[in-house]
Amino acid sequence: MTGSVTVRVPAKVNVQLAVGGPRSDGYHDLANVFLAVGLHDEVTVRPADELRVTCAGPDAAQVPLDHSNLAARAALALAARYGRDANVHIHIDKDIPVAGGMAGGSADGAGALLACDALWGTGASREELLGICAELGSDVPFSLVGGAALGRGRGELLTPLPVGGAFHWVFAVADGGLSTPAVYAECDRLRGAADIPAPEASAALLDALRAGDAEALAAAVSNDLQDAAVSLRPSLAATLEAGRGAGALAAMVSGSGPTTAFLVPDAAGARKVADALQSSGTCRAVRVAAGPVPGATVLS
Ligand SMILES: C[C@](O)(CO)[C@H](O)COP(=O)(O)OP(=O)(O)OC[C@H]1O[C@@H](n2ccc(N)nc2=O)[C@H](O)[C@@H]1O
Ligand SMILES: Nc1ncnc2c1ncn2[C@@H]1O[C@H](COP(=O)(O)OP(=O)(O)OP(=O)(O)O)[C@@H](O)[C@H]1O
Repeated sequence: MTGSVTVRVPAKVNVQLAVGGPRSDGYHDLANVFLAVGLHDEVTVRPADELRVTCAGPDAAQVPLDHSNLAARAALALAARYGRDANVHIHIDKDIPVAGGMAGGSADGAGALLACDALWGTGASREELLGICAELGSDVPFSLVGGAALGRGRGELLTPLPVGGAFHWVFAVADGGLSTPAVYAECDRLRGAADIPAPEASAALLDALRAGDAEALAAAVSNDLQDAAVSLRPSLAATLEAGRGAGALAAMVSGSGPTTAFLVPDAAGARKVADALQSSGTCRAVRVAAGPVPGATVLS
C-alpha cells in the first residue's frame, strides 16, 4: 500500500429542488434534480502514520481539519466496513465554495471514499460505495455519480437523467455560508401550517434537460429553499436582481445557498453576466462553469 491516489470531484447545482413537509426523522422528502458543474475539488490520499486532513485553496480556513471533515468520515467508514486502518493523509485542493449550497463537503466525502477504495483495493461494488455515501450525507451519492440525476427520498435515491447538451452557468459566491439545517428549518417556518404536496419532478424541466434547451430549462427551474435562504440572507435579493438585469435566462439560489446561480445561453453570455455581477458589488466572487460533467473520477 504505497503511492497516492487523486480523485477529482465536481460541484452541483439543483435545477429543481422540490421540498416536502418535515419527516419524523428530521429530513424532508425531495424531488431533487441535480446537475454536476465544472468547478472541482481534488482529493489526494496517501498512506500515513495516522488519519489527518489538510486543505489548500481560497476558502481553506473555513474547512474543518478534524475527523468531522466529510473526507475523514468517508475514510473511517470505508476502513470500518473492510477491516482496514484509516491511517491516511487526505489532502483537499478546494475550489468549490465552502458552505455555499454547491455540495463542496459532499464532493470531498465522495472523493476520499473513491480514493481510499482505490488505494486499499477493497473491491467494493458501486452499490456498496453508494450506500456508504448515503450514510455520509444526502448529497454525497450524487457527488460520486455526477452528470444529472433525480434524487428522491432525502436526495440519496438517484435515477440518472439524460441531458442533450451543455448548460452554461455563472455562480455568485456570497460572503460567509448558510447552515443547511437552518435553511430547511426556515422553509418550514415560512410555510407555517400549510398543507405541503408530495414533491414531484417537473415534466417540463426533465424535457428541457433532455433537449439541451437552455431557454426551456430557465422557464422550468425552481428551488423551494430559495425564499428561506433569502429570508436568512436578504442581501441575496440584490444579487439575483443584478444577474437578471444583466440578461441571465434564470436567476436562483443554489441549493440551500447562499451561492446564487445564473443560467445563461452560452459562454459569451456567461462572460457578460459574470462581469456585471462582479462590478455590481453584490457578491464576494464570481465563477463560470458548465454542466453536466462526470462525477468523482480517479486521476492517478
Ligand atoms: C440542500 C441540498 O444541498 C440540496 O441538494 C441537500 O438537500 C442538503 O444535503 P446535505 O448537505 O448532504 O445534507 P445532510 O448532511 O444529509 O443533512 C443535513 C441537514 O439538512 C437537513 N435536510 C437535509 C436533506 C433533506 N432531504 N432534508 C433535510 O431536512 C436536515 O436538517 C439534516 O440534518
Ligand atoms: N471537506 C469539507 N469541505 C467543506 N466543508 C466541510 C467539509 N467537511 C465538513 N464540512 C463542514 O460542512 C459545512 C458545510 O460545507 P459545504 O461546503 O459542504 O456546504 P454546502 O456546499 O452548502 O453543502 P450542501 O450543498 O451539500 O448543503 C461546513 O461549514 C463545514 O463545517
